Amino acid sequence: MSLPKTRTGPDAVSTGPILRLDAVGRTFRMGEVEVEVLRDVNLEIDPGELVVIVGPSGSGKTTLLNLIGGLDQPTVGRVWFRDRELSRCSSRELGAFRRDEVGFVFQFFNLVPTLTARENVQVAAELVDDPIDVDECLRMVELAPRADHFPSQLSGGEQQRVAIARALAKNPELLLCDEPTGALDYETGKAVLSMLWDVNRRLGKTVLIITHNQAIARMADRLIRIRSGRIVEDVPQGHPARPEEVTW
Ligand SMILES: Nc1ncnc2c1ncn2[C@@H]1O[C@H](COP(=O)(O)OP(=O)(O)OP(=O)(O)O)[C@@H](O)[C@H]1O
Repeated sequence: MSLPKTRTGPDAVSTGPILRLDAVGRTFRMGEVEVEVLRDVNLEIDPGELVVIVGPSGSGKTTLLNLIGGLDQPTVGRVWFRDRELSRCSSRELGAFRRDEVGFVFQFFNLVPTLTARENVQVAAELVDDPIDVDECLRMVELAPRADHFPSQLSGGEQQRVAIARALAKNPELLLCDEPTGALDYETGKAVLSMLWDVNRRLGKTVLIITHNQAIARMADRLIRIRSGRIVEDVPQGHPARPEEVTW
């Protein structure tokens, strides 16, 4: 993987956590019923960390990621991205935050089917002032030879690699990944993990992965375990495994 210039990484000017959640809760109202999905979540994530959040289905992982990514607002508590309080942002400000600071990688890729791989990445690059070169991004995920293919002409793993390239093209500080290997077979899933690892270790991006696959947590700098909407474990891992050592 060749290295484009990046505004994050060891040389980045940054102090303190990139993300902070203080006593965050999220409740959904469904008719007369209130469902408390997240409760008293306290969390700090440092720049350049690779964090894996694991928890069973329905434990609140996606809800948490949505709060961190500015897709949703907490019912109580405060969410900070550096010195910006997301929980006080207007929807317009949240939109700008998502556009400029966050790259999203979803389980089912979410590519535009009528655009080629390169065009899917280009659309994201055009959103920001200082994108990473589109072809550079496709080279990073080893898809340059398939740049002119449409999503339907690519395998699931290749589509996910386009999605990673698309997330990277905006040169975001933060990459949020929701079950990035969930729709992939074992070997393809491992290749995608390896790319996320590279994005973190070589480009210095902060990477947050949510998954129900406990094995993926072995490659994390920090493992956070969530159960029934609460963080029940938050432990640094001294010697994270390399993605090729992760098996499940
Ligand atoms: N908009 C909503 N309205 C009502 N309930 C919701 C809403 N969003 C999520 N929930 C509920 O919150 C709980 C947690 O959902 P969430 O998607 O965060 O869990 P998850 O850990 O990501 O699960 P999975 O691994 O299955 O994706 C679930 O019971 C879900 O039904």
